[in-house]
Amino acid sequence: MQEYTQKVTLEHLRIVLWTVLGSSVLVSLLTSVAMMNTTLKKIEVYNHRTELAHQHELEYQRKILLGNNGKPSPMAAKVSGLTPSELRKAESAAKTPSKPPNSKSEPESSVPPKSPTGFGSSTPSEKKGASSSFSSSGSSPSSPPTSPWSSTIHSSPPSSASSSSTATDLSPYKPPPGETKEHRFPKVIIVGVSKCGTRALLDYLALHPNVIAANKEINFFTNVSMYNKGPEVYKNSMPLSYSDQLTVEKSPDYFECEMCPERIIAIDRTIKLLLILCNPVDRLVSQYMQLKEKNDQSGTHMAGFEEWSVDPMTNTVRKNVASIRTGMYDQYMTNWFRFFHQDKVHVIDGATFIKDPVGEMRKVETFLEIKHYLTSEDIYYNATKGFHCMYSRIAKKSHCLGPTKGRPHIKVLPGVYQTLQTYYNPHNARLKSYFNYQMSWV
Ligand SMILES: Nc1ncnc2c1ncn2[C@@H]1O[C@H](COP(=O)(O)OS(=O)(=O)O)[C@@H](OP(=O)(O)O)[C@H]1O
Repeated sequence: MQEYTQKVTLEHLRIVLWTVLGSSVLVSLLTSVAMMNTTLKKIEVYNHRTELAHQHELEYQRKILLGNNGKPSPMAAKVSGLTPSELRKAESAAKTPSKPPNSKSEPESSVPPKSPTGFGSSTPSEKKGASSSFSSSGSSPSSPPTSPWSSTIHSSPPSSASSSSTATDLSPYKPPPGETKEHRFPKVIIVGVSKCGTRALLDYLALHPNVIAANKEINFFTNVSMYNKGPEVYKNSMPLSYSDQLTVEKSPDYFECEMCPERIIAIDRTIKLLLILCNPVDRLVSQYMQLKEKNDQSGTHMAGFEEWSVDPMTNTVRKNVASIRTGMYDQYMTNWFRFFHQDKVHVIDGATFIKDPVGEMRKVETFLEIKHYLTSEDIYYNATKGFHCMYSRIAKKSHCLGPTKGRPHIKVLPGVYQTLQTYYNPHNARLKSYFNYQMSWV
């Protein structure tokens, strides 16, 4: 009997042991499967990201080597260090059907029309006196009572509208029914270049009923303390808008900021960029005029432009002057195109923009997929100002940029101008050979 009891106890023990062992094996099996699943998912995400980065890099390399027309340039051969046969290979790869540079890879729905917006005012980089100013060209009951527009420059807009295209749509904006305005992230950012017409571009855009423009330069992505507070701060710095409105901000300081492209794309990968480029020597003169004015106001002496920009002893460009580096556009653009496909970036020729703003704004409207609205009624030449001014058809007011925009420039000694021009020449040449942008001033 005792032997029997011992046998049963042993048998029970064995069963218990096997059960414990079995369940722990089962538990560890299940845990392993779960861990494997997580790892597989991680690998999948990683592969997807790597693939995207790889595609992006390939596309970038293709552009660097071949330009958008798919033809290898002499510059491409130099910078790439590739043999002729390697370049030919890259060329034939580029000929295989791929997206044309300005094709819309991700069509976005066209933004319906909306209400008028405020116009730009003074900004950190524009400093005092740079604010836009409006003058009433006719009293209208529809003029907003809280208009920020003051009358410093009187200029009369053309009496009749002359639409540059029959496709121009002047229909009034109706907000989506039942909606209230909210702060929204921008869909468009003017990222530079400072002193090339960024304010005029923003103010012209603000005339469009489909656009809401942030008056101030927000500089969210370059302001560390603001950036560290998170994206909600950025959103809340934007003007109120309806869901079908296109919010635009301009902060030309972004152009030279290495982290900005990555930071911007992390907020919204569908965001579009506007970049206005002008002759870097003229840009430098414009920047100098601004600095000189500031120094004069504070009683600080500033060297003449020639001495400030070129060392008279060696006749070499002062490369360490930050404003001189700004004009090396190709270097900064290389960084932007590491993160942004060229479809998402519209580059404007600053010189053409001054001469024919209506024509350039039409291209901007097409790029932003908003209706063709702006005509020479909205943007017209003002002989007193020597630049184009604006007329808001909705507010029935005209507006020129303030006195710090369109300042008279000093006459630069031809030799110094030439030294600077020669310095920038290779950088200017790369705008075409690397990125396929033909500027009128190159
Ligand atoms: N319509 C109109 N009115 C006045 N000025 C105009 C206009 N369109 C383009 N421009 C050119 O814009 C230059 C100023 O550039 P930005 O607005 O980018 O300057 S800033 O970076 O915001 O300070 C400004 O430079 P300056 O002439 O040196 O003042 C102009 O060349």
